[in-house]
Amino acid sequence: MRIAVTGQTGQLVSCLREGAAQWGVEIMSLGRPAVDLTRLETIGPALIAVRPDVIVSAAAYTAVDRAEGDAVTAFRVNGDAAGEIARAAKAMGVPLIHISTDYVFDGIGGAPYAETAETGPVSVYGRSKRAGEKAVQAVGNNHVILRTSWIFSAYGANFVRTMLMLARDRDEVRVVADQHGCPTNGMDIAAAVVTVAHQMLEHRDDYDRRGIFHFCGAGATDWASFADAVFDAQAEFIGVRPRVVRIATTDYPTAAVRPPDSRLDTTLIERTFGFRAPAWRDSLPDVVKQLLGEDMRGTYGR
Ligand SMILES: NC(=O)C1=CN([C@@H]2O[C@H](COP(=O)(O)OP(=O)(O)OC[C@H]3O[C@@H](n4cnc5c(N)ncnc54)[C@H](OP(=O)(O)O)[C@@H]3O)[C@@H](O)[C@H]2O)C=CC1
Ligand SMILES: Cc1cn([C@H]2C[C@H](O)[C@@H](COP(=O)(O)OP(=O)(O)O[C@H]3O[C@@H](C)C(=O)[C@@H](O)[C@H]3O)O2)c(=O)[nH]c1=O
Ligand SMILES: [Mg+2]
Repeated sequence: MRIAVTGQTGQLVSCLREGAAQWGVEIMSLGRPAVDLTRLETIGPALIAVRPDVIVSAAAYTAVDRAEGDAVTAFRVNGDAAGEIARAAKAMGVPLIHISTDYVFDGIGGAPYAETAETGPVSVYGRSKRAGEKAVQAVGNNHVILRTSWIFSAYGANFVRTMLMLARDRDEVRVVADQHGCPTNGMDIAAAVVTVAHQMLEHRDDYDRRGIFHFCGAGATDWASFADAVFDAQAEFIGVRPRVVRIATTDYPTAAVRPPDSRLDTTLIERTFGFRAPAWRDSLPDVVKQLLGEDMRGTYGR
């Protein structure tokens, strides 16, 4: 199976590439400068040239705080480009897996969120991702919209990497303890994407296997407890760790508002596609180890 994926260096596309041989799939990543999601005319021709069996729309404007001051670009990339990718997929007769986020919810009293729950994004990023979902839905129904949350991996920018970087020169890190959600290992969401892709191809006209599905790591947490788990793992490998000071959102001002509780309910994807979301705690130490290894090489040379 040949999968076209948008983005080149992002977490999910990198994880798909890492798992490709093991999962027996070919990953064709499409990124800048050839495919620039702010230039919609670059999208269709590039997708057609690749002749994919399935398209995965993974690239996005993911800088949540920066998006607050750059709404035009965020909506272009997360909203308009999503629609353009869906139109190309439809023209080619190829199923589409579009990746979305827990930040489409307001996080006030609805968690764990089912797919049918009402959305109510509270940030530019969340609103632009919701616009992308609607753009995909407007084109047709040969798609899966996979909402996930709090992705971490050995690649790209993510919370685990940020915490390890802060720990290099601090013995205390202050982290919000009143925002709850579900961390997701990038390799787990990549594996889920491949399984969904296989089943969409195998069951071409099965509309139970189409629509919105939630997938995230098993075991809800909050950002401070997540940081604690990262540093527990760090301590195992290098013997030292900073203290986590649990703070309130009001003590950590950011440009974007984040949902206080965006835990996702993954029952539907488990029932429909027959796989469970693995516990993020089980695989976190391995990612921490990879990131620490990279850091050591960067700091001390090979
Ligand atoms: N990160 C997270 O915690 C979560 C992410 N998601 C969603 O999952 C998907 C994958 O996220 P993740 O892998 O973490 O993303 P990353 O932030 O790691 O990477 C973003 C990717 O988008 C690409 N991109 C951004 N702008 C453009 C553009 N104008 N043209 C072309 N490519 C562009 C980047 O390109 P380049 O390679 O050139 O840098 C990069 O490959 C996204 O749809 C995101 O909204 C959902 C929930 C949680
Ligand atoms: C760096 C740092 C962050 N924080 C807070 C800020 C924020 O409320 C929370 C998480 O910070 P981040 O900016 O890493 O997380 P954020 O970028 O909001 O992560 C989100 O990214 C998008 C793309 C998604 O789709 C979401 O699922 C989610 O993963 O931790 C601290 O309290 N202390 C710190 O030292
Ligand atoms: Mg961020």
